[in-house]
Amino acid sequence: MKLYSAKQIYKADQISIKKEEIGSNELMERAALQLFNWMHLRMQGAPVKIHLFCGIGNNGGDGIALARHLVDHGYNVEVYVINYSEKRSKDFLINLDRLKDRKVWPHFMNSDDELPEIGREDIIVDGIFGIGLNRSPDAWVVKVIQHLNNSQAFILSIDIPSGLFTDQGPEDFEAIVKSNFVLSFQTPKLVFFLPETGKYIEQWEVLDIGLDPEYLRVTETDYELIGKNEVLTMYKPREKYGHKGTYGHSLIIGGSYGKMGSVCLSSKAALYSGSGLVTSYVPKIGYNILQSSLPEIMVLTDADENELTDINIEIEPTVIGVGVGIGTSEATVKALSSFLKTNKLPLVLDADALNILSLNKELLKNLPEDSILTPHPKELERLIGKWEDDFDKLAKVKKFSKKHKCIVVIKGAHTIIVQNGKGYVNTTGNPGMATAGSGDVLTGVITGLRAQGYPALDAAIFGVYLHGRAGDIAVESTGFQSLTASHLIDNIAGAYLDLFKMPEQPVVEEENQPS
Ligand SMILES: NC(=O)C1=CN([C@@H]2O[C@H](COP(=O)(O)OP(=O)(O)OC[C@H]3O[C@@H](n4cnc5c(N)ncnc54)[C@H](OP(=O)(O)O)[C@@H]3O)[C@@H](O)[C@H]2O)[C@@H](O)CC1
Ligand SMILES: Nc1ncnc2c1ncn2[C@@H]1O[C@H](COP(=O)(O)OP(=O)(O)O)[C@@H](O)[C@H]1O
Ligand SMILES: [K+]
Repeated sequence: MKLYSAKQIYKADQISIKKEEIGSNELMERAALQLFNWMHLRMQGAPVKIHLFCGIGNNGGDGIALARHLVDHGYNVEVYVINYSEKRSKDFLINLDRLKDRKVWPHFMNSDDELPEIGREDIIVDGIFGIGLNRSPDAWVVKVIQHLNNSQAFILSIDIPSGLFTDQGPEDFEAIVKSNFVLSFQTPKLVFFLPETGKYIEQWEVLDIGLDPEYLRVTETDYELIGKNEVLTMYKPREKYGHKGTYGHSLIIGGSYGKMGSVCLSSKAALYSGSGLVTSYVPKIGYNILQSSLPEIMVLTDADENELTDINIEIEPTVIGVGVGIGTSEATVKALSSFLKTNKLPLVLDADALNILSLNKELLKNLPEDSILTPHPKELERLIGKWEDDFDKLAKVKKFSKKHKCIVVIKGAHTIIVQNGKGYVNTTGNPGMATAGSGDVLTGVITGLRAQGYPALDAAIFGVYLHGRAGDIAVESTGFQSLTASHLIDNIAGAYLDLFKMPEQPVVEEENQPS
């Protein structure tokens, strides 16, 4: 699913109005009706108090139009207009008049007005600012927002939590509505998925207001949301006459004394993701560990007992996953450096391989094109330096990816895969995965996919999706706290099978069934 920018949404809005020969207030009416239907379906006329806080732009206009529908259906509403500017939008004014026609008089709130009482059982509709926010709100508006956040009432935001910019990081974190549910028009916004701003959104849903499908289809976006539909098109079915050679040979290079578990996890994950063959290259200390814990894989050893000192491979794997558990000793840095200088095979780099690259940036030029780097936030900071906010981070990663012709997997709650100027935002995974070794599993999954012939970008996107989905399936039986990296491997199978599960069908009444 494409994630459109505010500019693109405004453009879609203009094109739709022109093509359909409708007034802009008609689009607002569609939006308000969708909002109303969503609420009505869930509330079924319940007499709960609904406080609608509306700005003076079109986001506020949506709120005012929604208030009219709620009033028409007998709901218990109180409307507040947050008068933060004299420049009321045309469609806001049209809808304000329509509301007044029903003898509903909003409270017009200015800077020194008292804040209304809100019960914890009440519902708040947040329509103060939408995608038109372009500067930090005034101090008194921030106070209103804080008042909503402190009320403990359920907050439903229209389009975007008020106070969040659509395409840049926040300036004032106090000025953002903490939304329980966001009903976002046509497209979710990128900020819903970034660590600094995502925490302001508990849940979201998209409402289709019928913006021009042609424009939406042809418009390229900087970010895409990755769900099942997107990865299904990447999936490579197994061939009837395929043999283990068809599905590639993964080599996992890693480990040091006390850190052999990481290589076990990566190697096993490569195998479970479908790699035809898997070999691990480890210090001698790892030989018995790997041979006895993973009978399906082959093991090659370094000359040294405890750490990697000379990466000397006498096999020709399809792809190499390197870095888990290797440490950063002088001997290992030397070994990795000389390996990178001669290696031409596709690479997945993780953990200390990334830390070594950060300390020896000249090595980056030796990475084969389309190498996949999988840093967690600390490793990423070592690679690209500190960032000001999530948008600055994304800009820096894009620049890095372009410069070094590589793919960067920014791991996190919503992992983002970046290649050149484009980012792919993952939707699977859960906080149970914040556990030792889960990154090692991801390295193995991506390496295993690459071995099977998935192009680098697909391997990264699909791998991150499968890894997260495995976590989501696992957590159903383990709970968040007891989920371990091994559970992720156990559920890779489930993640594959889930790709082709049909959504549950509605129950058909007996009399309608064919005899
Ligand atoms: N596009 C679509 O498809 C549809 C969109 N719809 C809805 O429209 C919403 C966007 O509406 P919008 O453009 O009127 O902007 P909105 O967010 O209401 O802000 C109002 C104005 O406030 C101003 N302003 C900005 N920051 C400020 C600040 N800190 N303090 C004070 N003032 C500030 C700024 O004006 P300025 O003063 O800069 O001229 C801005 O224009 C969108 O989120 C959705 O809900 C639907 O109706 C249907 C179809
Ligand atoms: N809150 C979360 N929600 C979803 N996924 C998460 C969350 N926390 C961590 N993860 C995932 O778990 C993995 C952790 O990787 P990493 O930090 O490298 O772990 P390790 O070094 O222990 O192997 C990443 O793939 C990350 O996206
Ligand atoms: K809003």
